[in-house]
Amino acid sequence: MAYTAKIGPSILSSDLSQLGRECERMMECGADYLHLDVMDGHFVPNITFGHPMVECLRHSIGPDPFFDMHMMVSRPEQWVKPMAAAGANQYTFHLEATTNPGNLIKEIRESGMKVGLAIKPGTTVEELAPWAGQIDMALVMTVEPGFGGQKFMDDMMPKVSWLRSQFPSLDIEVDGGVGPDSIHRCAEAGANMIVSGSAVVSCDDPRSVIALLKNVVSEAIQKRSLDR
Ligand SMILES: O=C(CO)[C@H](O)[C@H](O)COP(=O)(O)O
Ligand SMILES: [Fe+2]
Repeated sequence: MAYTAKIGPSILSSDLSQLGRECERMMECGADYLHLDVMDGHFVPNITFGHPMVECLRHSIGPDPFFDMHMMVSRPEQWVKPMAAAGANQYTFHLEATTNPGNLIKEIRESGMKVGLAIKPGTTVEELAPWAGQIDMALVMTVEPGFGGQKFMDDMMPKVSWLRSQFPSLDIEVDGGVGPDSIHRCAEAGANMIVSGSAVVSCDDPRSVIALLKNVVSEAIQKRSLDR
């Protein structure tokens, strides 16, 4: 069992005028990585930022924080090289946004980034499965992508459980409405990379919430390894 618990705050709900400072604050509070939501107003009905912002963030906060780019964009192929050049570490694209996932996976790897593959709530996990052996991380969306602060979709948990049963060492990420109220469900199902936006960024004590999320997931991983 190679995977470990990792918490990645989504900075979507933070004060975007202070993005660099907000990223640093999350890392100081114990975040393992940063989940950066890129939205193009086409794949999803919202717009955030692109590679120029990522490049500025990388310069401002230094080489260490791991940037997981959640690419909620149509034609994800077009941003692979610019994102790699900007300092992204992982390129997580949506299965629904491309007709040639195999080629895109290859391009991401050749650009030196890790590969994440995301599915929206309406996409089955069986559609992701053929690619699971070629990716570093599977992202199971637990809200319809586009906005932070939505309600966690508990009915996505069977997808996570199935993926964990089929791919015991794959990194599995959940994203959308995840916080202290929903983390137990995610951990039991087998998720190990936890994106949390509003529950972490907008609370009074992000350090405690990050620690709580991490403890719950670490304990579930330990229990799973003892049960095997
Ligand atoms: O991808 C996303 C939305 O499409 C965000 O990462 C996600 O919504 C995180 O925010 P919150 O925890 O507030 O739901
Ligand atoms: Fe996201």
